[in-house]
Amino acid sequence: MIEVLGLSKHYGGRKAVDDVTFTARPGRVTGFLGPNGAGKSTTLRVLLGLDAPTSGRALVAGRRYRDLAQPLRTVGALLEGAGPVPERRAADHLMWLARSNRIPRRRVREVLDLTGLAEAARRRVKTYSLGMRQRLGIAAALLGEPDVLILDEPVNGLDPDGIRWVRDLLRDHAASGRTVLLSSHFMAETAGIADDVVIVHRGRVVVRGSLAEVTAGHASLEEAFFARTGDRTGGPR
Ligand SMILES: Nc1ncnc2c1ncn2[C@@H]1O[C@H](COP(=O)(O)OP(=O)(O)OP(=O)(O)O)[C@@H](O)[C@H]1O
Repeated sequence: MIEVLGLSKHYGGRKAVDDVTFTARPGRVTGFLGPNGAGKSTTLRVLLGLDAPTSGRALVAGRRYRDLAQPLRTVGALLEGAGPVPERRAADHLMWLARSNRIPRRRVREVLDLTGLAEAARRRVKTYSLGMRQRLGIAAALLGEPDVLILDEPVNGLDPDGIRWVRDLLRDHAASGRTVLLSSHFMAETAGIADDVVIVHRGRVVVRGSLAEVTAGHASLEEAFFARTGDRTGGPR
């Protein structure tokens, strides 16, 4: 379960996140959507303890991230730009993460198999394609067998097979009663994965609910977004 309650984050005079409230429930994939600059990454950074809120709360499994005893076992995350040191070998990176979170070594082999990286595990990360880096990020997120997954643009750089693989992975994770929060600015792609959606625009939630509720009366999720914001540019403010 993820609970974001009246969350605000201001940078100087700029309200990057402005009184955002939503819940991502177990057994569901929740799409966290909005155009560039809407405040998605800022919200995820606060959820993951990388930034302090100006006000409000962001809880994972009922606690602030920094109060979790073994964070990787509770929440696995993929954040843009938060990859390993390029000189590192993928297997060493995962082994280091496992050791520092008391995760058994065998789990490293499992996530490498799960993400299709077993054969490339001894290669340095700097030789990886964008898609392979995404897979490695997802491997790291899965390492602690967490109840909660938080993924920022997980299909970025993946080919159609890779996109389908991520979709199945996230659906399976939710089907086993766990929580998935999937952040993206790709409305159409996310509509194919999510059960629930939360759409943010200029730091505020413009709509949230089940995919069916939000899209009711609109041709697509994108149209539902445009209808509520009047913003057809999709660009940052
Ligand atoms: N460290 C920071 N200092 C100042 N402003 C920031 C900082 N981080 C984010 N912002 C601003 O906050 C707003 C929200 O940014 P954020 O990165 O959260 O949006 P986003 O929805 O994740 O966008 P994208 O899809 O492009 O990643 C933007 O206007 C951004 O410029």
